[in-house]
Parts: sequence; structure tokens; C-alpha cells
Amino acid sequence: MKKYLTLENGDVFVGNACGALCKEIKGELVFTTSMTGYQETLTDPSYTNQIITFTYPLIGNYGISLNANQSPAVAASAVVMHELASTVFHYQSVMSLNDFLDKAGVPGITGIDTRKLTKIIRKHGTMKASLTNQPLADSQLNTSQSVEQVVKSATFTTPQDEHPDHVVLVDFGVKSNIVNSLQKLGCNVTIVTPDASFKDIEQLHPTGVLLSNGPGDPEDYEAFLPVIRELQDHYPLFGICLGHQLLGLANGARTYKMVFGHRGINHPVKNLLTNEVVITSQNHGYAVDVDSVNDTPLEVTAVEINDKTCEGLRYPGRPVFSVQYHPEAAPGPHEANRLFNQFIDLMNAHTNGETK
Ligand SMILES: NC(=O)CC[C@H](N)C(=O)O
Repeated sequence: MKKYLTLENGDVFVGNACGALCKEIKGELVFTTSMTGYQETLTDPSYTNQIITFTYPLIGNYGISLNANQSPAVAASAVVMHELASTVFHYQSVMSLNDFLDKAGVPGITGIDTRKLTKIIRKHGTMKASLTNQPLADSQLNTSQSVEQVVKSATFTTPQDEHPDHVVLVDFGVKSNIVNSLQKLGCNVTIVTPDASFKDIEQLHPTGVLLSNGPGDPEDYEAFLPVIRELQDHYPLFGICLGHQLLGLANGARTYKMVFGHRGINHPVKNLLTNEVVITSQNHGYAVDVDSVNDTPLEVTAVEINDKTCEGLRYPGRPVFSVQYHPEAAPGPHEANRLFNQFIDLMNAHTNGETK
């Protein structure tokens, strides 16, 4: 069955339908350069309302396993691939990627020249696109995304009562490996939705607060910024991706939409405090404006080496910091994983009265 991918600029790509064959959708067309980790990527809630193009030419060859999901459902709207593996080889695989997409009601398109498509996205920027069963006569596309939809993303909590570190995680669309990474280090994690007030969080007696990743434009989360300002006065605070952008906004920095964003698992990031470079997993289309940080109490702690975008912030003198990349990886390299240990060290120092 044929499928049509129509871009906002009028370009049309014709391919073969896969996944939920007949489903038609609209979304923001983005690309990821990750060579592996398609299951983690597709279930990452930050991809809500986005059509993911995989630049790696063969996707699906190790199937779908039971413990790789980053949220209970496929978050992406659709998938664009050059080739979807017809045979699956992996001892943990329980189904093919094609069946996984079909079950989730998510359509895909294969047989696409993803190199050509990615060059178009790199030139024009991420744009709206649609996936249809017939050629589109009128490509007026509307892909607006409401924050309400974001807030409803699934949450899960698994307390481990015996450990003193208690992280309250504000869930803007959290990936499960953020929760797992904290729990593996012995933290008790309680998840709250972004309509939580400072008082709600205070009543949970956290030793620290984590602001999660999440989809959409950080400026749409304005309502939560006053809560962040109160939190950073009282608790160790760690922001990841969207959480990093919100920490910047809460302190007066600006964010902007990047041309085509960073989506992949080999983005080099330089720590400006140590000069160390780490290879990181990334998935974001917005960034904190480095120059705007000068007028805030925050400090830029890291930049992406290729385009010098802001990758880290901290509040000097306070146990408050954030990163634009994903220390929990899933998919991606684990080099930045130690940031969770740093967060725990900050929480312990704060509990022992060693910091503000
Ligand atoms: N992974 C994330 O948290 C993404 C943050 C934000 N939605 C962006 O695209 O920049």
C-alpha cells in the first residue's frame, strides 16, 4: 500500500505504508541520527506530535523487547524509514517493530530517501508534514500541540521507603530511565504532575526536586515558572532537557526554536568548568539563548561543540543545575550518567546543612 509524506514546503515523498497501515496523521517532521534505540526513541514522550525520520538506513532489525519502553505508549505520531527490517534477530525480542507500531495505532512509511529528506529538513528547518494514503490536494497543515495533552502523559511511581533521599520528580513527560536511574542509586522517587504547587511539593518533604524532559515549546509552561523560583530557594534542583529550559526561563533567560534541533546519541558537549568533553544523547528542538543568561543569576556550564548552543546551567552558590542533554541516555552513551550521583551528593550536602 502506498503512503504519501507531504512537507510544509510542498515536497512530496512516496513510499510504502507500515505500522497502522490506513492511519493518516499530521505532525512536526524531525530527524534523529541515532543508529540504535528506536524503541526508546519512539516511546520518549518528548516526541509527542512529531514524525520521526530515522537517518540510519535499516531500522527494526532487533525487534521490540519488554523493558525498553520509556513510557507506556508510543509517543511519536509517525515514523519515516529507509528500510524496515523484515526479519528480526534478538533473543529478547517479543514482536517486530511493524507489529509494535500497528498495535500502537502509529503509521509509518518506508522506502524513503531519508538522506535527501534530512538535507531538506536541515535546510528549511523542522516543518509540518502529513502522512496520507492519497496525495494531498491542499497541504494546509495544522500541528499545534497543547500543553494539556503534555500534562496528561502517563506517570508511574515506585517508592523505596528505606532510603533517605527522596526525589520529587515533576513529570512534564518523563522517560522511565530517569526514574530508573534515580532508583538504581537508591532514591525514593515520587512523581507529581506540573499542576503541583510549591506547597504540594513541600508536603512531600523532598530532599531534592527533578524537573523532567517533555515535549513542546518551553514557553508554553509559563504557569510552572513561579513554582520553580520557589523550589530553587529551598531545595536541590536538577533540570533535564525541558527541565533545563524551564530553569533558564524561570530565572529570566530566553529560549528559542532551533532550525532542526539536536536528535541523536553522539552530540559532543564541553563542560566549561572542567574543559571535559562528553558524548551525549539528545532530543530537543528548543534551546536556552546563551547571551540571555548573562542577565540572570545563572551561569552557563556547558556548550555543544558543533554549534555552541547552551547545554548546561547552574545557580552559583546553590545546589541548582540543569543539562540540555539526557544523562539517563536510553538510547545513547552512559558517559553523563554520573550527573545523577552529583545530584545525590548535592542533596546529601544540603540535608547535612553544608549548602544553602
Ligand atoms: N527532550 C526534551 O525534554 C525536549 C524539550 C523541548 N520539548 C524541546 O524540544 O526542546
